[in-house]
Amino acid sequence: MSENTAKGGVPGPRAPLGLPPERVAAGPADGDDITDGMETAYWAVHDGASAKASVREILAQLPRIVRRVGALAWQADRRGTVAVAVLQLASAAMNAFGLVASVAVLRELFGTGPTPDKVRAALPGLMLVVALLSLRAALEAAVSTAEARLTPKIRTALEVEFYRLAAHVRLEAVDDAHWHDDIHRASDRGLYYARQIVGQIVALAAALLDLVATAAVLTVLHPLLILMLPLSVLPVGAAAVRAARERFHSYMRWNALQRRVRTFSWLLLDQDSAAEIRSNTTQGALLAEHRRLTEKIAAEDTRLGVRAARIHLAGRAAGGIGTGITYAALCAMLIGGWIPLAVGAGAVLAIQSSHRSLTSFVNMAHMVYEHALWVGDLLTVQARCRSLLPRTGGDPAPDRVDEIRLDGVSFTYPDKDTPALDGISLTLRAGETIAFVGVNGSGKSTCSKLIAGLYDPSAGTVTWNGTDAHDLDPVSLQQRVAMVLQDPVHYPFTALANITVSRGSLTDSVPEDVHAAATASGADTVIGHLPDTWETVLSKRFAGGQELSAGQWAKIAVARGLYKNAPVLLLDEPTASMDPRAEHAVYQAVLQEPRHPGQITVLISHRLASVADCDRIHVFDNGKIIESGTHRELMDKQGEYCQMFTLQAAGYHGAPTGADES
Ligand SMILES: Nc1ncnc2c1ncn2[C@@H]1O[C@H](COP(=O)(O)OP(=O)(O)OP(=O)(O)O)[C@@H](O)[C@H]1O
Repeated sequence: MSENTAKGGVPGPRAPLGLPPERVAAGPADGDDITDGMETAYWAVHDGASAKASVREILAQLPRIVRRVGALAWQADRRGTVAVAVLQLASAAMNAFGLVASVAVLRELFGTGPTPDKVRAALPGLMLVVALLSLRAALEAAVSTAEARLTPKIRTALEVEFYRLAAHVRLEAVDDAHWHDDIHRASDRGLYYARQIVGQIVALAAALLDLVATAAVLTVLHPLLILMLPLSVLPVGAAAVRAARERFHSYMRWNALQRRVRTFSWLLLDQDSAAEIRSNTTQGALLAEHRRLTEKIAAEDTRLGVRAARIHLAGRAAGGIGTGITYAALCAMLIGGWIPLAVGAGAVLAIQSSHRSLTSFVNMAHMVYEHALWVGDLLTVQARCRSLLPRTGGDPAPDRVDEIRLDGVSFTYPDKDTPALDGISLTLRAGETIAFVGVNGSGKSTCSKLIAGLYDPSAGTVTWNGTDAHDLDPVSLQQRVAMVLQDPVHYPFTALANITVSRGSLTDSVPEDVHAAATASGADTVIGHLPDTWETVLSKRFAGGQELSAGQWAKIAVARGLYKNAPVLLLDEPTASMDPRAEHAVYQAVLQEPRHPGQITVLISHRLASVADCDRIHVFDNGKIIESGTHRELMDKQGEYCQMFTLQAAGYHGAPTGADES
């Protein structure tokens, strides 16, 4: 073995480590760097995209975005989608009719004759304007109602599908850091913006339709008036684009810093860090850094506020000039007698309405463009997850498992160069208890995960009753395996649900079976001491919830594994955190009284005394099995197992061993 490589493939120290520096910055240097030196994180890749894209790019993408979101809406609720579209069109039409009716009223009012007669003549038109405006308000409310029904359906459909896919991808995918980036970005951002994007597209469509309606009204009033529309709206549009971009740029800078603050806030608030930050009195250091960052955010807020005020002033000035030119042109047309006064007044109304629509259109187009990137990202991640799902089909795994055989099985994790398992061959037979022992990182857990069908071997075969596991339906195979891990999931559910979840239910149980599993694992005494026994919620994050110790959680996890009542039981160091008596009881229960007839039990443990009674013991080292046999055979062999066993036994007797001399 080389000097730099410790046993079990774990690299040893390379060179003596030098002293650390006396002082380092808590975070990247103070100063102008509002991002605090953070790189663009995976969840921020599209932030500010609309500020970087040209107006033409944004406009070119909008039809595609609308089609894509429309398709999502159509899938989620056809009637709702039609309702939103029709109501929105009707609302825009009301706006146009309202404008036309207003011009008719103005015509009456600006006509010749005594004022009372003109007002009387204008009254029906006025009532029509009021009716149209009321109808528009009612239609807008109807759009909001239809949208409120449609939007949650889209989000729910996307969310349900997203979590279904993410929870089912093959285990190798979950080991991949890029997949984690993708999945967190999609859930942080994609799902969040999916909720908003329908409303934003509706607002965008409303603004566009209003703009078109206004343009149509202006054309009807006098074809020349349409030429004046760009004159008046383009400066307003330019100012709106500028302001929107500035806001996005600032948001990007602010967002990077905000992420860093959140990390510190979480450390200060979270239950997991609570005990340590108090006992090590780290609060002061964390609070100082938190304060430094929040002060930076405050400074950025002020900078943004001042800048926004300036941009709005510049926008208003630009818009004012455009409006001034428009009104001057309007006056010229009135003086030249090209249009009557009433039409001029109507044109003013229409131009003001188009200003509002355009500003809203620009703001919405920016948002829709950027948010659509996130929703598109979510859809891409979903497609990627679909390609990572386990294969489907194949024969169902057998109900009675007589034999599982591994033949020359090798496995390399996707991000690794060296195999975690290297040509493993072993046989597990019904009714047997097999132990895997060996140094850390030698491949025991990986081997159990291959047996459980969680990974496919890179080479060699795993067969169940003679059938290649690759030809069996993966879901049915996993149903035949119960696995208990050293760090079990602490489900924040009731104690009962923590056990019944292994049969796929949080609510329904077979009481006798649950009781038997809890008794065998020792979880019965844990649950018996809880305030609401079976119904106590096992999480302090919920009112009335209780927290368990690591050993108590281990007993619950073993009960969960036993309750599954599967023909194959894999116990991967489940008793490491249990007290010796509890551990002994669990092994007695598992080894002497298996729940399932003919159950195959695999036990992974570093406490060799616990596995001495197993039918066969396989000793792993560096991805290979270096020794196999019963405890007696292995002790007689005087090999690796014998050395490890003697070393542990000596620890208990306090006797010198000589084992470390070898
Ligand atoms: N998810 C993973 N991705 C990449 N490499 C992994 C992964 N899990 C384990 N490994 C590597 O595979 C090798 C075998 O690990 P494994 O967990 O199977 O060992 P083990 O014998 O169960 O160790 P321990 O006794 O510490 O639980 C180790 O080098 C480990 O670093």
